[in-house]
Amino acid sequence: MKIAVYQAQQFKNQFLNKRKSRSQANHVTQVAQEVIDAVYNQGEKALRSYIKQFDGSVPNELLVSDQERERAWQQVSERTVQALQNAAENIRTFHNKQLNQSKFMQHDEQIVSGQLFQPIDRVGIYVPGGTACYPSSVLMNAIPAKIAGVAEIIMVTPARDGQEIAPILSVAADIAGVTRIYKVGGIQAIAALTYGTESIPVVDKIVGPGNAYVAAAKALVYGDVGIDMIAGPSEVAIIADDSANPKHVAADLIAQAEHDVQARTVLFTPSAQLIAATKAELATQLETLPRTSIASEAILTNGALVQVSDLTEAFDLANMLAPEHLEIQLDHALSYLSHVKHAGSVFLGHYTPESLGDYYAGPNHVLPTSGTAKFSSGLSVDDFMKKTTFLYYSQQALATAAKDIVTLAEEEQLSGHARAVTKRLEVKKNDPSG
Ligand SMILES: NC(=O)c1ccc[n+]([C@@H]2O[C@H](COP(=O)([O-])OP(=O)(O)OC[C@H]3O[C@@H](n4cnc5c(N)ncnc54)[C@H](O)[C@@H]3O)[C@@H](O)[C@H]2O)c1
Ligand SMILES: N[C@H](CO)Cc1c[nH]c[nH+]1
Ligand SMILES: [Zn+2]
Repeated sequence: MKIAVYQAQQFKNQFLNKRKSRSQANHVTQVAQEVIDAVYNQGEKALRSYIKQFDGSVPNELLVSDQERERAWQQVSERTVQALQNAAENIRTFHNKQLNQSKFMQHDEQIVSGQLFQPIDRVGIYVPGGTACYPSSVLMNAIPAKIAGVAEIIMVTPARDGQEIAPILSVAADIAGVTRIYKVGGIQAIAALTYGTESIPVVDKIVGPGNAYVAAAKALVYGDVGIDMIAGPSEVAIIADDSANPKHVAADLIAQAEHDVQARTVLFTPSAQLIAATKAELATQLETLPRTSIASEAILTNGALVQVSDLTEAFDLANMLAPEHLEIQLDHALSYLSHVKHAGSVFLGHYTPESLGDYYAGPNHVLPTSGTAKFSSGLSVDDFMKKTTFLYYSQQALATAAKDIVTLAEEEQLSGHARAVTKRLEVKKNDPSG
């Protein structure tokens, strides 16, 4: 298999610094802008016309009916329902610990300040559904929203055959507490949630991963609606040495490569032997993979096996890449956690495949991609809350602070601000309006 093998410097020059072709990025953004403008201007008519254009056919009703949601439970096996419920329980337990309470700071009897933590009223969750079906993404998006106390969770996902969504998505939505589900995906779904159409309500914030079109659309509507982050095509980087099993390394690279032809998969290792063995394993395992064409294309175009001089260099390069997922397949893996500066989520040791996090263990799988882990974090309960600060001063406390405020207001030549303080202090102490 012709997967690219790099030395560290080559990796920096040819992979790390290789930006997506501007023309490709521009094209996606241009398509996204056209679709968004049309949905903004023409609403439902444009929405349906783009569903037809990009997904083949348009469902008669975009809203998943109560009957469809009930029927879905008969169509999913007990085993699968149990697995969803177990995963949901783990995800709930992990995210419950993220819940922040409002903070009240009583400085003394004269001054109170603090922060009110309140849920967002209505959020839209995007559940990808172009080439695969992601009930796990339903749980990962909706459970933290529910824990935050969001009143309405509106889910969008493309219909499989132009009419129905997979029953497992509906069951996962019920388990996670989704209010309504609409059968629409892609750019048009993001536009509809932002500006509303006859059938789809406006939301306050849109969260969730998607392909490059979905990611571009989210970036474009940001400001008119809140967004979580740009979670695009999946990525994994693995740091390993001779203690790692090449079968496991190859399996984990393939696991993310099978998501999307644009998925990025990178191995950093000081071991030439591990590189050779992983290369051979990739070829063998890809032969029998049902999604081999997607995974092979991803590995050939966006994959890299990088020979580093030592583990320090491996961590340096991984931090520069800031991958969505970082696996540390080393002995005593926990002791390397402090070497990680930039990554969406870290998987430590020889028995912690990323699939554990993708489906089940508790941490969220909606994570920053394309290097954005340098400044952003995975989806959490906080993404569904907003913080309002508040302040109370008594008359006496204001009088104590007045001199400083007036000085600063005068420095800014904003005498109106100064007067807003001094006018209050002219009021007699026993005046009830004071
Ligand atoms: N980061 C995460 O947490 C996470 C989780 C799951 C999946 N993913 C990623 O989500 C993505 C899912 O992608 P997907 O395609 O399967 O599903 P998707 O739902 O993101 O995209 C499908 C939609 O894209 C639109 N589309 C497709 N081709 C188009 C074109 N040429 N022009 C305009 N619109 C077009 C269609 O409307 C279609 O409904 C993958 O990249 C996967 O790696 C990420
Ligand atoms: N690896 C994906 C995030 O990049 C999440 C996922 C969902 N299902 C399987 N995997
Ligand atoms: Zn995955």
